[in-house]
Amino acid sequence: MSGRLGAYRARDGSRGAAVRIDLDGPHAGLVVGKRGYGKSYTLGVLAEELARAEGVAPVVADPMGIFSSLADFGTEVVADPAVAADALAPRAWCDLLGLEPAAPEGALVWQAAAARSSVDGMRTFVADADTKADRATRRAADNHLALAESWGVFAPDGLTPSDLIEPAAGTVLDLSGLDSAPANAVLRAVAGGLYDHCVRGRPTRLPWLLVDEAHAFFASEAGKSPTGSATASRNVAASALRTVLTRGRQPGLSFVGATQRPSALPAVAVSQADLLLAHRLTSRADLDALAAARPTYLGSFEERLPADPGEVLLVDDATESVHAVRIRERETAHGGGSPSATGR
Ligand SMILES: Nc1ncnc2c1ncn2[C@@H]1O[C@H](COP(=O)(O)OP(=O)(O)OP(=O)(O)O)[C@@H](O)[C@H]1O
Repeated sequence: MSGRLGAYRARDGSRGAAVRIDLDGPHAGLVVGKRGYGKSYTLGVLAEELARAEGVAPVVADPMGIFSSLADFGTEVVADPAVAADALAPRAWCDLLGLEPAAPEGALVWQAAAARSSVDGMRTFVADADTKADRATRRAADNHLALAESWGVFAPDGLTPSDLIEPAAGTVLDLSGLDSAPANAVLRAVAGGLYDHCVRGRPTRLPWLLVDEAHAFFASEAGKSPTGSATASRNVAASALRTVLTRGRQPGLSFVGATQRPSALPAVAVSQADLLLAHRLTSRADLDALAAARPTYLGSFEERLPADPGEVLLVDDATESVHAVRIRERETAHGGGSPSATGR
């Protein structure tokens, strides 16, 4: 089973035979390139092929809110994704809220997360913890949990891994209305949940987790929202995504991330990728990050990077081949692209 990605591009620019990528086995992929050269578009083409193929389901983390047109293929679009509070481990709760587990309020939040399965339950636990914590500590912990509750991404009947892969054409999680911390919380729960689901048994469909703007979730430094504003919490999705990348393929979970900043990803994200789709990329730091993690990307790789939007250099580990490819056109509408004053 395979998906049509586009067509080979000859050196004179002419179009060659169709390029298909394997969708039968699990993969770890990376789509890189400068802003505006087609990363999200390419991710959308991949999502269309996955939505159409049998036995697999795309789960798209959509921080810019540009993949909802996949609904035309029968993909379920979740406009306000929510997950169960206990899908996050106690440690993740502390990271999410920017609390040190060793500090009094961090320890209290940790205990509450270990003891209760909803934010409401955690807040009750904190309020009742009179013998173990003083008032100031309880108030500080409750303030943090009230903030988390206000994000609206935690619900006892939150999305389960089965919900995500039950629709034959998969699911889009619209994270566009969310700041960095809640978007990270959702992705952490989704990535961790899909991984556990695959490890536990035979999933009805093999999930492919597609993450646009992957640097917003991967960077291990303090959280940055996709728009760049800093937050106190850490990117709690990062550790779950690392697990998916390094161990996901074995139980059947694939991952493809798109980013304009490969240098902001951990080296493992580059070194683990068996499929690289490289659009035009000019930043020295980003080219060096690719080359450092994958010495084979040195030299001619850089010279062969394409110049135009919609073109990629496809590096396929399975066949140990590098191809110049023109990505096909989307069948559903593409929601991205930079705003332009021309023609208004
Ligand atoms: N394969 C393609 N065929 C036709 N047009 C394309 C293709 N790829 C990209 N484009 C055009 O390039 C524009 C920019 O693509 P896209 O929004 O995917 O960029 P991006 O690299 O994801 O940018 P950003 O970093 O801003 O998300 C699209 O709106 C589309 O018009």
